[in-house]
Amino acid sequence: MLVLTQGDPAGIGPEITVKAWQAVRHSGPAFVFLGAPELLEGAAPVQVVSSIAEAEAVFPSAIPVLPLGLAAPAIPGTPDSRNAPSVIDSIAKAVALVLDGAASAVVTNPISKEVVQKTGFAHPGHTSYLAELCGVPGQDVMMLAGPSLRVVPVTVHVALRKAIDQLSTNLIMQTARTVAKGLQRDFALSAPRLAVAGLNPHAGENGLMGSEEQDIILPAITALQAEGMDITGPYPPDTLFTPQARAKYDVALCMYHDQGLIPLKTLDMAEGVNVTLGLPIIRTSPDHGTAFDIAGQGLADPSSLLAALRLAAQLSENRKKTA
Ligand SMILES: NC(=O)c1ccc[n+]([C@@H]2O[C@H](COP(=O)([O-])OP(=O)(O)OC[C@H]3O[C@@H](n4cnc5c(N)ncnc54)[C@H](O)[C@@H]3O)[C@@H](O)[C@H]2O)c1
Ligand SMILES: N[C@H](C(=O)O)[C@H](O)COP(=O)(O)O
Repeated sequence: MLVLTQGDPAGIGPEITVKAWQAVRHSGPAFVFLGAPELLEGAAPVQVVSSIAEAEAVFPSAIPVLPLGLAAPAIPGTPDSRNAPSVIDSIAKAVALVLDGAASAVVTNPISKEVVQKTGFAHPGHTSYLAELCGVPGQDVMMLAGPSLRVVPVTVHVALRKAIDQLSTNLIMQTARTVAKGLQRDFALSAPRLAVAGLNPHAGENGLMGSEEQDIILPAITALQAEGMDITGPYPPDTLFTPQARAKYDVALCMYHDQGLIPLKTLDMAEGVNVTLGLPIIRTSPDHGTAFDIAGQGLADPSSLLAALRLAAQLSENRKKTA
């Protein structure tokens, strides 16, 4: 049984939860929604439950809900930081259920970073918070996985100027090791092929346009190759995502958030899934956010949440086999 977090109650999470349940209520994967039941009531049959076991029996006929309360009424498209505690509580309780073995994986509905950070939430988003909850702070890696491409940004939710300053040989090495282990353990890739993007145009053209490739990136690749990892690069970023290039690797390590997420969401927005590597639990999420601009209008596409649910179930099975 998967546990699906509430996400921001003013976002499209409730809508895509209902649409996803309608799509998989008979086929699975089954999930329990950990959030305010009123977010779903009226759009689908809802059954408040008190345990995962109870949720299993209910799923084909109603959305099982482990209930949380909201501090303020949820108004689609109008986020309210008074509800941030319920957003955060849902994540924490979902992780606890998986750590306790009661649920098999966490799938998170989108949250608004801005809304939760207004309440002093110390993390840029789910990913580092999940690592803290799991007792592995700093070990988390964000991967976006779609049918055409997998990307991992080495620097993530920071301003681009800061991202370039954050780049280091050690950070690239730590990230690559976590990625290789995660692909072996959870994606059943015994010898994952990692391709590393350069930072500068033409990957710096031998120092003509920047020296990060020579000073930071290549030393990481060389050291990891010496450890036996199948890792190559740094490649000119503008040709790293062509069909021909993508056929030669299993994941692209990118130097900053949008260097990887633009091609991923361009190619696979509907099927893309955010997977957190480096955790003792499985966690996936849709690749998109709260979509406040369309919340409550019946326009939200549940495809990425469906892909996240299905991938979480698959990864959970894979992890059991490799455990
Ligand atoms: N996994 C997550 O929790 C997550 C991911 C990305 C962004 N966010 C957060 O979401 C908030 C909004 O971020 P944003 O506007 O940059 O990105 P967004 O993904 O919420 O929206 C970008 C555009 O894509 C559209 N869109 C997104 N998902 C859609 C769907 N399922 N169906 C139809 N259209 C969809 C939106 O309507 C919008 O026009 C921010 O606070 C951000 O931090 C959260
Ligand atoms: N995958 C999203 C993106 O970067 O576009 C999201 O922000 C991820 O953040 P968290 O899963 O850490 O909330």
